[in-house]
Amino acid sequence: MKPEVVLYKSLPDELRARLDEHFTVTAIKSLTPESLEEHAELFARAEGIIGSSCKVDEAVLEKMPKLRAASTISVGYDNFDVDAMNQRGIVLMHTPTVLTETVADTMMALVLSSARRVVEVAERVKAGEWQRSIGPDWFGIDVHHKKMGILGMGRIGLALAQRAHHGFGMPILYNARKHHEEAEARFNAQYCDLDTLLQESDFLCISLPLTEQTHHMIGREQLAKMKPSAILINAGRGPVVDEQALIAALKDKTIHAAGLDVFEQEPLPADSALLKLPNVVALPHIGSATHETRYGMARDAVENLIAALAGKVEKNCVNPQVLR
Ligand SMILES: NC(=O)C1=CN([C@@H]2O[C@H](COP(=O)(O)OP(=O)(O)OC[C@H]3O[C@@H](n4cnc5c(N)ncnc54)[C@H](OP(=O)(O)O)[C@@H]3O)[C@@H](O)[C@H]2O)C=CC1
Ligand SMILES: O=CC(=O)O
Repeated sequence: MKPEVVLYKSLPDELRARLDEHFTVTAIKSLTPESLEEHAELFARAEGIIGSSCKVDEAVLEKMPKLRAASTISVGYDNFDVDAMNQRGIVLMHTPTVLTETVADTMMALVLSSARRVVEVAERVKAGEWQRSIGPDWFGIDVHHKKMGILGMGRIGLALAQRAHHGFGMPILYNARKHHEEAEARFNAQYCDLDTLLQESDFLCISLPLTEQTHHMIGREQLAKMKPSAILINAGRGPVVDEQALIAALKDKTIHAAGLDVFEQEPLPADSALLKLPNVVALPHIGSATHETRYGMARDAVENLIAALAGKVEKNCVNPQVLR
């Protein structure tokens, strides 16, 4: 008998067919408490789950006593209670690498659009406000040769550094838990402590995962250390930045602007104060959202689940210790 798998995200037909070759697959809309009640018998039999953007905590895991592997269509895995999965011996698979370059492109788009006010002035053109040669009230600030500070020099941080350094001649500063020789060798990136990063960066670009340590790592105190001309870019996870503190800093011009792909609450509520600020570019969590990359992530997630349930994991595993 094929293992039973719950799919909680739609897949292109050929990837769904690939799953069907290996498993008995049931597709559901999402993993909500209501769906857990509704599909209790299915979850009781499930050996694998695959999808994204749903919380998988102790309460969910309790409903799946036979679960052996979970495959998330994302690199970030803050939706999963990894400690609880470790205790139960459940393998967690994710999709690093395939999305790295696309997310770095998105971050560079946020850098450029917030510095050059691309969204704001394009809206003004559409509104018919371009009626004579533009003046300083339409001007932005330069990106090239400014200092880029990268908080989180992992896969995405490194790809961003490449764009900024080689494409825009930007000196790179960074902070992470450890020094990154590759970034230092390829981009002459300078490691610094968080305070120095805050004080010296013209662009503070956050590509951190959400963990207990990174939650609200950037709050009122940290924003106050930034230059009044600095721009904050966040494409890691929303709760890494204290959003209320950021709103206050943008309103009182503690910092110049922000480019945000992620938020404390997603979707961002339509009445969020962030949306009323002209110095904010807000994107709907599109870091990896190109046709090619989203396909690649789904393909990798499918292969990850096949490998995990066959006991043949070679890569993309968050908790390889459970395999031993
Ligand atoms: N907006 C979007 O659509 C997307 C967002 N993301 C987010 O980006 C995150 C990063 O992805 P990726 O680059 O692949 O991950 P990596 O694991 O390769 O990089 C994470 C980096 O964060 C650093 N870090 C972790 N904890 C701390 C800490 N407490 N203090 C300082 N630095 C820390 C790591 O430091 P060290 O190197 O020293 O270990 C590492 O440099 C994902 O976890 C996800 O949340 C990812 C994809 C798309
Ligand atoms: O936010 C997206 C991810 O892949 O993580």
